[in-house]
Amino acid sequence: MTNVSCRNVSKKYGRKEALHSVDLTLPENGIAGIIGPNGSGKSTFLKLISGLIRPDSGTVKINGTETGRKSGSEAAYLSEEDSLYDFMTVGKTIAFSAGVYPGFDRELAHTLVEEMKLNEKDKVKHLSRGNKARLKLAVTMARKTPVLCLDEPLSGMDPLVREDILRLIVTHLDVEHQLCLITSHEVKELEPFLDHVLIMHDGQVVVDRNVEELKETERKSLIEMLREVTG
Ligand SMILES: Nc1ncnc2c1ncn2[C@@H]1O[C@H](COP(=O)(O)OP(=O)(O)OP(=O)(O)O)[C@@H](O)[C@H]1O
Repeated sequence: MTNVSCRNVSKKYGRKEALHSVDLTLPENGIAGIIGPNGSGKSTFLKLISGLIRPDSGTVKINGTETGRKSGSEAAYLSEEDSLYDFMTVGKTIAFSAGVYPGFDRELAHTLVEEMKLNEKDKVKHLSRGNKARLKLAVTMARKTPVLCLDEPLSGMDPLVREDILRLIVTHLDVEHQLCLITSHEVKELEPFLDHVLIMHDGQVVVDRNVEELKETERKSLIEMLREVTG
């Protein structure tokens, strides 16, 4: 079980306030979707949890320790941007990642790329966009951190790749012990996979609910909820 808490967290970029006094405790495990309009603060929220950026005020803690440069073994961040080296092969990418991340599970990484039908001898620069996204996911999941922060893993992918990526996450996530946070605008596709949902609007978390409970009490789809609270 993982305890992630945010206490009055605010973050500005220049004069722009990207997060405003976010105060919550995240679920201990399972898959949580973070949805919201463009610019609502989703990426900023994930970067703060992964310790890639620091809040201007407030605290983010994972299992009681403030996140920061040293929290890499607690939370992994999958960036929407290209984070692979083009000149490496798939196999070299795994070996390189094993050298960079303590606790990296090489065996899991090899299993994942095999399941993804990637050839370990292929150079990253020759992979299709979908296969690059798969490789990024394999490397992130093989870190086996208690918290996985996946920032737009479905963005720009065709429907079959999106479905495959969601399937891989569900199959290989240790749902009893890991918490996976996913941001996406593909709300309809994401909804069936979610245990929990956070809806963000203007730098605040305006909905923080268990998805089952939400379905029973509100009888609305997440898209409808999103429209209602951000419209
Ligand atoms: N490095 C930065 N410098 C300046 N402003 C930034 C920076 N990163 C984010 N912002 C601004 O902070 C706000 C929140 O951005 P963030 O990327 O967290 O939102 P988001 O919900 O992830 O958006 P999207 O859905 O478009 O990816 C936006 O207004 C954005 O323009």
